[in-house]
Amino acid sequence: MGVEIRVEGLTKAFGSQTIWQDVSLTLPAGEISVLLGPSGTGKSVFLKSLVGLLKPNRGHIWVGDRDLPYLPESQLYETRKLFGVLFQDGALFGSMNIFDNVAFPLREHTKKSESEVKRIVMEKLELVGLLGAEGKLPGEISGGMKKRAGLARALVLDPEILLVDEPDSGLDPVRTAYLNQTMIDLNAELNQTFLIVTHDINTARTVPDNIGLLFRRELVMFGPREMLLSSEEPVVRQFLNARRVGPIGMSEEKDVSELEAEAKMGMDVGKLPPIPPQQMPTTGRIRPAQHAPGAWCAAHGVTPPPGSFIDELGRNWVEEWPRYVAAMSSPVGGHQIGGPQIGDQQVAGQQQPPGARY
Ligand SMILES: Nc1ncnc2c1ncn2[C@@H]1O[C@H](COP(=O)(O)OP(=O)(O)OP(=O)(O)O)[C@@H](O)[C@H]1O
Repeated sequence: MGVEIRVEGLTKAFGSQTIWQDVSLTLPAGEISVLLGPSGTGKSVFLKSLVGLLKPNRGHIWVGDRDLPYLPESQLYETRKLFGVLFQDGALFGSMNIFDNVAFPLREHTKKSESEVKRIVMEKLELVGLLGAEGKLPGEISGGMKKRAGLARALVLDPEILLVDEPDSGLDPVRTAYLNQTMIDLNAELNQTFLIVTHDINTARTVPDNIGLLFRRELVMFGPREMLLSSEEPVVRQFLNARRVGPIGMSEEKDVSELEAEAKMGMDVGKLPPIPPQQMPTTGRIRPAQHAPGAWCAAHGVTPPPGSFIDELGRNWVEEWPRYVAAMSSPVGGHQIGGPQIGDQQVAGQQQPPGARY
């Protein structure tokens, strides 16, 4: 079971360069959160601060009752064991094969026997779909496989929190989709708290429970996926619509005259596209921390954009959800191929869950 992380008033500067200030957010236990932001806004610096590799200038990072920036070295070392981190480049040792790369943290930080190490490494390689590749060197496998090997290594000490920095960097859209599915399946099985930094808007729109956006040295917004995907805030809309028009310019912020010129020409950040159904685990099971589709909008009286929560088969997942949940929790629900029905359609086994598109 993952743990909650509560960030309060966090500020980080390098010399006179403030990277971000007064950042507050809560990563709910077991939920998947995504952090977005234009290049150079300090997303990687934020991840490194969370895991204690960089010290913030001000503020708090509560992991349970421990305030990470102020822990003595010995306790910091212990608390870091709660985290698994996948860095942008996978950070694999080029001279070690995949098995030894994944085994590295176990051999370094535990006193487990080699047979125990082998059992754990093979279990993690199986989780990320890399069984059979253990004898290969990083230079002999594809970029997607390197990411998955990095993921297996991040998981090997059974962390409660998984931080993933740009899993999609250098990957084609199909491999990105597979890696996203792997992370969703991992979260469904292990229920860790996830924070994923990404530039991929499709990932941000379909994978997480929560989205945050850093811009102009601040956290513009952080909250449930539906909150950001229905937000009227221009920066959020521009970013999540991947538009050129809006407050975000090529080198960060547009000036007033540029914005006035856009307004005069009638250019705006565009209509909100429909909120897509959230991508589900391949089993079709509901993740332990997953929220019902449309729940946030309903609770806050927000009308989602037209066409929201409808999948490519035309099913509206706000309407289907109660039956889906009932079917999945019935004794045969998640186990039997071709078992429970939604309306005239099967929901388990061969039936595609909402958001399953790959
Ligand atoms: N150790 C460091 N010392 C000084 N400046 C740093 C250090 N690490 C990062 N920075 C600066 O902090 C800023 C934010 O960098 P960071 O890598 O966190 O951005 P990012 O949002 O992850 O960017 P991208 O999306 O392009 O990966 C940059 O200006 C970078 O040069």
